Amino acid sequence: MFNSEEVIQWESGKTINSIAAAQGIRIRRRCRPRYPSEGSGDDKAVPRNILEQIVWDKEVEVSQRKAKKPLKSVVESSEHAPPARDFIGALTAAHRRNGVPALIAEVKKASPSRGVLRENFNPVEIAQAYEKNGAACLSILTDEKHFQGSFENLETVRNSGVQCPLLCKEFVIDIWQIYYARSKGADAILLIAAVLPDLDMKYMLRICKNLGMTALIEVHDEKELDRVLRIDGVELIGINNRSLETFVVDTSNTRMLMEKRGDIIKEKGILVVGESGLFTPDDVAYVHSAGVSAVLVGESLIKEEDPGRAIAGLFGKELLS
Ligand SMILES: O=C(O)c1ccccc1NCC(=O)[C@H](O)[C@H](O)COP(=O)(O)O
Repeated sequence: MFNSEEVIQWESGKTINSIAAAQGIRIRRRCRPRYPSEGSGDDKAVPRNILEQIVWDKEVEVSQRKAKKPLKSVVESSEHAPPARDFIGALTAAHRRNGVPALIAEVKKASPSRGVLRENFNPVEIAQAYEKNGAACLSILTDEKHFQGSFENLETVRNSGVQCPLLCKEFVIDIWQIYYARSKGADAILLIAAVLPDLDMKYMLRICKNLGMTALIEVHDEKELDRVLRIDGVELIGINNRSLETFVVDTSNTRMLMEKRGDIIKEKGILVVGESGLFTPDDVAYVHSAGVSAVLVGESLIKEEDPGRAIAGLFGKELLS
């Protein structure tokens, strides 16, 4: 187990190889996205796609946040948070109960591909409506610059009486964000394979487990899925139908990857979430037949006048909660 002192040592650059060796992993100095200009000395490089832009902006944001609230303090705050809720347990129970994929309903005001999705945006009202209408878990966007989300939204929803486990939908590049999410009440956090090198992913996965949190590990293509399937301890994988580089959404992506790797996923007992671009009961049935146990849905619910009632429309029936 890592304790807070060990995490601080890691962050401050003092190696903790003995601890890492005992856990069978190698530790890098810190998590860092790959910059196209890295090593070239070119400080005028432009991001190649939106994902890279988000990650570059995140570097700046996280370093500013850390200057205000250092890691040590965030780790301490996370230790005072109430225990994390069982995200995977909630998905599994809802899937069994309803016979359709469990719903992770997304509280998202805007996105880079779609702009503002909902002007009249009250995160607590939306979260309560989702829960009342059968969502098993909720996904709360916390990125401010590109999604108009916030950690305040996460915290307010957590403190509003909503019982569903909460996913912090963030672009994680640094362990600081995981502790911060936990301190604000997150039960699960998104780790994106396209953003994180394997060693960082492994280290972050351990941190999530130590905190009692679930890591939803997101992949988009076969290469990413194969990388993730080689990592020990992965329990929940999200297959995103949206390319975060081109914005192209194709629900057959879930089916294609499940056809290729469904056997090994099943053998390892990993739960799969189909993410993005689900607008009709046929879309939900299509990814369900591909083998997913849960779906992550944002746009098709949040754009409706009554996002809670829209759930029954999406599933073709009311969900029991
Ligand atoms: O949605 C975007 O434009 C986007 C751009 C860059 C990175 C991530 C992005 N979205 C995250 C998601 O994939 C979705 O919020 C989530 O899967 C729900 O999708 P949807 O039901 O299509 O809103």
